[in-house]
Amino acid sequence: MFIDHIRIFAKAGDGGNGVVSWRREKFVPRGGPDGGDGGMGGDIVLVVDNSVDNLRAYHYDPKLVAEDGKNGAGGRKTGKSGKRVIGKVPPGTVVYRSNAVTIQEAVDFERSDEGIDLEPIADLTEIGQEFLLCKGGEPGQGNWNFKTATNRTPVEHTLGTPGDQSVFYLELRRIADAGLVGFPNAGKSTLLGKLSHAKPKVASYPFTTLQPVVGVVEFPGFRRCTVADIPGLIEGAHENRGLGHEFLRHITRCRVLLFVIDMAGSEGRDPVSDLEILRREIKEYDDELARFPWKIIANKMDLEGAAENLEVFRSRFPKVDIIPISADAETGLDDLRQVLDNEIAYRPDK
Ligand SMILES: Nc1nc2c(ncn2[C@@H]2O[C@H](COP(=O)(O)OP(=O)(O)OP(=O)(O)O)[C@@H](O)[C@H]2O)c(=O)[nH]1
Repeated sequence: MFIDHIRIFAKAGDGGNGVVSWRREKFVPRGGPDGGDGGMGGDIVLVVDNSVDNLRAYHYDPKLVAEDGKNGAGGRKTGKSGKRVIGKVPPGTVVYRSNAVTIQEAVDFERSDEGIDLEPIADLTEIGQEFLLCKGGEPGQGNWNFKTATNRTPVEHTLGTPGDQSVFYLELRRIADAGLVGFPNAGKSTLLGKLSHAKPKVASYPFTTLQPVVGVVEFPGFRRCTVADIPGLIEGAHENRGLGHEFLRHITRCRVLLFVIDMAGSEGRDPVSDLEILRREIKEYDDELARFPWKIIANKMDLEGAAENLEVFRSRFPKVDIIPISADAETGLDDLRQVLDNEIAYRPDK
């Protein structure tokens, strides 16, 4: 199961209370104040961890709750601090804080006409990066802290403050190094299956790819890159037609976009206008996404008419990198691998 957005409840520990206590010694009927401070409440911290690639763990347990700090004790003993809780997230996780403090409140807001307010508060991309999601409560002070020259028997003490608590939404944006972008039936699933060890489902009708399939493409010397096939983009996607926004949200976290174009123009399609529509959808959704590096995979070169169409296409887009292939007949795949290796492969030694 690939979970890429989720609602979680997080609560940091409350600070422990400071206490009132008096030193008891032989022959000292009422010793000085010795009530200790409380302990810090435990923080909730998100940490970017490469060993997780989606948010599935939170699907099963959508709660992060840290320990409260313990109360202080006599003998100026400070209460134990609450342990912090670490939530692992994959690189590419965007964190939003909502205006709800309980899950029930969040659900009610979501269903209301105004909807829920979400404020993006972190964009976690670097492995090892830490983000303080909820700060633990401050400890209260024990009465020994309040002793002064004029007040030797203070009964003042303070209570710990509550830890932060809120409902957050986590969204995973990074899917893969390269994202295959194309209309349904352009041949993305077929291509990914041939390039990688993923076993994508292939069918001859639109919208069969229900979730992103990520394949790992391996090169000699342990170099590798990941390629994602996401449900086909259709015209009007930026207006959230079809699976539009789902799709576009996924590809914002690919480093390179590979436009898979059916160069044979099957089913009455026109390769030139296919690319123009795809580029336009992406630009209208997000200007920044339109500036991502991109290349063209000219697929179905085994079919009649593809070669002629490719000539027209090249003259229309003379500056764009075009890699002609046939995913079905497995031609041109070595050239494509070479491009992936040169431009995006992850090198463990780098
Ligand atoms: N002749 C030919 N047919 C191909 C080639 N690549 C894919 N096809 C066929 O095109 C059809 C669609 O291929 P898919 O790989 O399912 O296309 P897709 O882009 O993943 O489609 P969605 O999953 O709907 O987004 C299938 O019948 C494939 O066999 C090719 O290079 N040549």
